[in-house]
Amino acid sequence: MPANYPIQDSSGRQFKTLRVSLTAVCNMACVYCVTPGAIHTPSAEKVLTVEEYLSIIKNIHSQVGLKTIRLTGGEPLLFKELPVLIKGIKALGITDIKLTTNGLKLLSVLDALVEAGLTSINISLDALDPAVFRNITKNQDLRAVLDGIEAARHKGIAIKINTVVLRGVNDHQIIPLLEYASARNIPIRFLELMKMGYLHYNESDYFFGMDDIVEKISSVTSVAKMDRAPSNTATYWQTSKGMVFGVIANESEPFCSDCNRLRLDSYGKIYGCISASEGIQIKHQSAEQLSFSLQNALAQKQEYFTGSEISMKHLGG
Ligand SMILES: Nc1nc2c(ncn2[C@@H]2O[C@H](COP(=O)(O)OP(=O)(O)OP(=O)(O)O)[C@@H](O)[C@H]2O)c(=O)[nH]1
Ligand SMILES: C[S@@+](CC[C@H](N)C(=O)[O-])C[C@H]1O[C@@H](n2cnc3c(N)ncnc32)[C@H](O)[C@@H]1O
Ligand code: SF4
Ligand code: SF4
Repeated sequence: MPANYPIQDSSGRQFKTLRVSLTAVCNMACVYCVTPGAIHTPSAEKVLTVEEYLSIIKNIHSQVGLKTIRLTGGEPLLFKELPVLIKGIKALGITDIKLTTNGLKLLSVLDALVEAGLTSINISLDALDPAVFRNITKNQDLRAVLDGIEAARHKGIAIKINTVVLRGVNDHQIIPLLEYASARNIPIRFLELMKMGYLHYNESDYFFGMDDIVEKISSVTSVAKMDRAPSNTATYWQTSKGMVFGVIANESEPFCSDCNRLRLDSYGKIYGCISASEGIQIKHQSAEQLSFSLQNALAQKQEYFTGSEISMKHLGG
């Protein structure tokens, strides 16, 4: 480990990826992310401006030597000055700039994002059947997301698909989604449902685990598991039909041992772990104070995923 970045824990974990939530607001209301019937109530805290994001990212970068920034939310494409922010991050010397989006608005902003320096996009897609998609997202437009995926593919930017699997809701979409992704050479990852937000204390009948996912795919093709790459969320499988898929198995096979992720929310709080119960406000901190906060954030890391009452939408899932 480089001596000039001393912020590391006893397991050797450092912060190398910063996940930035650009807003807690979203234009979808996915059943696993938004409390049923909830109306978004804006926080009294002031949301960060582009300048504030850039200043915070610069300060964190100088202390930990970031390799990657992932822009997320809520829905990051609702952040109007996204191209300006991406250009600003690039100017700080961080060139691996990624986005996680629901894809609804992707078609209209894609060119500007790529021109600004975005390097890859993860797009959430839980179903190819429009009725199932509407059921999960609360009536959103599947066609718009598929058009966004096609546009990104033709633009040549690296893309991946994320699918949260819910038993009895969209598990029958696993094979069609795998075939859709494979036909287009897009890596797809299936996500286990996580105990976040309103799901934190609930034993869910909807949980569909890694073994269930692999078993379902094994019924149509034989599969071979690959080693998980260091600090990756997903473990990948190769199928005999030449398809590749990943599983993000927070419950069945946690990947905390080499976790290098730090989160920043849209109010200026950092979280060293997705399972942390509260963030650490760093907006106006000096370098010395920030160093202390980063050490405290690192101490939030877990041995395995435990979840939190904070929703993914707020934390930048
Ligand atoms: N426990 C845990 N899960 C995470 C973390 N980061 C991401 N995930 C899970 O991984 C899912 C997909 O995250 P993405 O935003 O696509 O990012 P990623 O998987 O790190 O993306 P790549 O860099 O492309 O591998 C999230 O929805 C979470 O389920 C993390 O720090 N801890
Ligand atoms: C919180 S969203 C933010 C970015 C963007 N709105 C999107 O949906 O891609 C990031 C990812 O978190 C996933 N997610 C949200 N809540 C989840 C939960 N309870 N369990 C597993 N994944 C979840 C979503 O499916 C999505 O892939
Ligand atoms: S998963 Fe993403 S798209 Fe769905 S409600 Fe949460 S933030 Fe919005
Ligand atoms: S639960 Fe915490 S320590 Fe584990 S991978 Fe997620 S952020 Fe890292």
